[in-house]
Amino acid sequence: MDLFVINRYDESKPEIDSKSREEKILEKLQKKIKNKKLKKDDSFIIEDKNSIKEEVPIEKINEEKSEIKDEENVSQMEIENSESSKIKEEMHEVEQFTVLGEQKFEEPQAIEMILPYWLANPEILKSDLSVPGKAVSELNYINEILRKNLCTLKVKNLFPVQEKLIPWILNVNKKPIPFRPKDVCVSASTGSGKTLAYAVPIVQHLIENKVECKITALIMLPVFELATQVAQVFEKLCNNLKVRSLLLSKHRDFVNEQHLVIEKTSDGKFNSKVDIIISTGGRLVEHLFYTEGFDLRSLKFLVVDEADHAMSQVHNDWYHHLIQHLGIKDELQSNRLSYRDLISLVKDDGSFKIPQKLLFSATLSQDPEKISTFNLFQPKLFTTTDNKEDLIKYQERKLQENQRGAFIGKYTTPAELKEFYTITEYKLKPLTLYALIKKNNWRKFLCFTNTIETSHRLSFVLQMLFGKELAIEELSSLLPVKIRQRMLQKFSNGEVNGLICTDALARGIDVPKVDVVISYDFPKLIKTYIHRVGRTARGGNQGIAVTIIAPDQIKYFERMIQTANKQKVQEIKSDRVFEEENALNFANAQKKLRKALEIEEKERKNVSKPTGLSLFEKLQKQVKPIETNTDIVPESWKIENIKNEPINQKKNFKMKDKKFKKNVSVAN
Ligand SMILES: Nc1ncnc2c1ncn2[C@@H]1O[C@H](COP(=O)(O)OP(=O)(O)OP(=O)(O)O)[C@@H](O)[C@H]1O
Repeated sequence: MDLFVINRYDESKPEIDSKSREEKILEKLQKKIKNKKLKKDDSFIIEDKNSIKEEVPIEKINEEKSEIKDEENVSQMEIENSESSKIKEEMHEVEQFTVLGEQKFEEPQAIEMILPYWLANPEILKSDLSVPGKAVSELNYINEILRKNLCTLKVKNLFPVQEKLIPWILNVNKKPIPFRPKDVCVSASTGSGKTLAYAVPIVQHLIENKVECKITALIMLPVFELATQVAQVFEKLCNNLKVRSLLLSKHRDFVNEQHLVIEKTSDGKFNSKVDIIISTGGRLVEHLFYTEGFDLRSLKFLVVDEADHAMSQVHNDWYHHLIQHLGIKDELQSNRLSYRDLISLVKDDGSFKIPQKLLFSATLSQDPEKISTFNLFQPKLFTTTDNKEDLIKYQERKLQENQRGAFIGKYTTPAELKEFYTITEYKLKPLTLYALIKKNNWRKFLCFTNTIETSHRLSFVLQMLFGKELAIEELSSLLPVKIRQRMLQKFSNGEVNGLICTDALARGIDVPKVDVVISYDFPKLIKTYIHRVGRTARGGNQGIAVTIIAPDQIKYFERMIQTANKQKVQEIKSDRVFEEENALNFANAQKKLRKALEIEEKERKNVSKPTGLSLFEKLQKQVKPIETNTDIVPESWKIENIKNEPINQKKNFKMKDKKFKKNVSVAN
């Protein structure tokens, strides 16, 4: 019985010829290579002399190949090819492993975002302002004087966002403890009336509930101009009412401002003199640190306007200081609180230690990390859209478990806005802009650039081109605040026709009836675009937005427009004949600009020691010789505008805390 078999070398078997074995292998290889080639070369791309790619059918190539190659050559090449393909295969295997030190970057795949439930399921409001909402005169839940004050603001009917939010905010704040009002996020298009949507319920709440003067509402804004604008709205709303609002302003003497906020009684107590504070981050922190008796612990409403801006300002730590001031532990800021925790947040007077947070923006961030900055409590999102596609998406999403993509109405622009773009060469941008303004007879326009330098130069060139026909001014953060305010005022009342500015003005600024917004420089972010174009078509008025783009920017512009789900952006053509006719004027204007800039450069070099002058002041000085010309130049290029400006206002604030303690008035 054979348990196992051992194969031994058998001399009787004929030895296979090693040569014929090699030939067989070679044949096999050749076949394989041919098959592979046939599969690969369905079409073969060759380049001609002019490097234009041409598609040549496979048959033709094979024919050509067979003419050139004899059999020997072919087999030789194929052997080489087989070797190289082997090497390639081996290489491919090696590529499966990460080689340390090798630099190989693969483009990361975009990750689709899954929205949290509250972002994916917003309450959708209409964005069309042409349909009149509820008449203010019929709003029984609003105080009569407040209604009159609304009329002085020319508000007769509510806009959709106001119609929804005013009663909603009032109602949730009427519910008894332990009911805690949800925090609110509002993403509504520019000019849709968000300011009144939070201002009216706050004033009404104070009318109904105010017992003594305490800081009950804090309105936070990113820039001073915006804060001023909102403060004006509150001032008008509070007219003839026992509700006090105050703008905290870094341009006011700090000690004086302290006296406007609080007073010290004869028994050493501090009383608030205001109910509503409107502020920017820096000034609020100054008061939190230096104003004795500045107490925000009775705060009921915290409004963050332009909330996405506040979220992206990582260095902006006002919120952190505010929470510290309120003495709220981190764990109590959580979204899910036990009943006991909730009760621990209730103060003796029956109100909550944490104010209701109301976040407003036209481009609200949906980045979870950013949103978490504000530790929102059971947030509720309100958005506006009339876009049918958006609404269908919304219905579909409701049926899905995982809600993906951007939330509905994220980038809604006003229905009254008409958007255009125009294509021109980089060098010709000022001339194209001039031609567009002239040919379309635009008389009130805002023009956005990406840098202060561009604003400075463009305002000069445009004014040279228009001469006395139009007044062009520049508005940038380099200018002292008083000049900025004056410029805005002049622009508002029509004394200035065109304002050239940077994005410092893009957010929230409300100038009535701007005809056109021009993006002279391509905006880098969709958010910037939305805020820029939102300076026109406000409050239900018609408006036009034009973006000037260079040929190589078209694809970026298209991509940006797609992100915002816009289909109606049309091309507007500039009059090339007009441009040609004015080419000489343009060249002259540029010559003058070069001269002015040369003087500027010289002046900069001359001032080597620190002079206490701001860059703006230096800029003004260099243009002095230009004033002797008969040309009109933008005010920002004249020296007299800055003569009366205090050079460093911050000096006034030194030792303010000590001064305050000494100077605080004693109430009788
Ligand atoms: N109900 C209303 N009726 C008429 N005009 C209104 C009404 N509500 C607001 N307005 C006006 O509409 C303009 C835009 O309002 P507002 O500045 O509040 O817009 P916004 O939504 O805050 O815009 P942005 O996002 O650009 O800051 C203002 O001039 C305001 O006075």
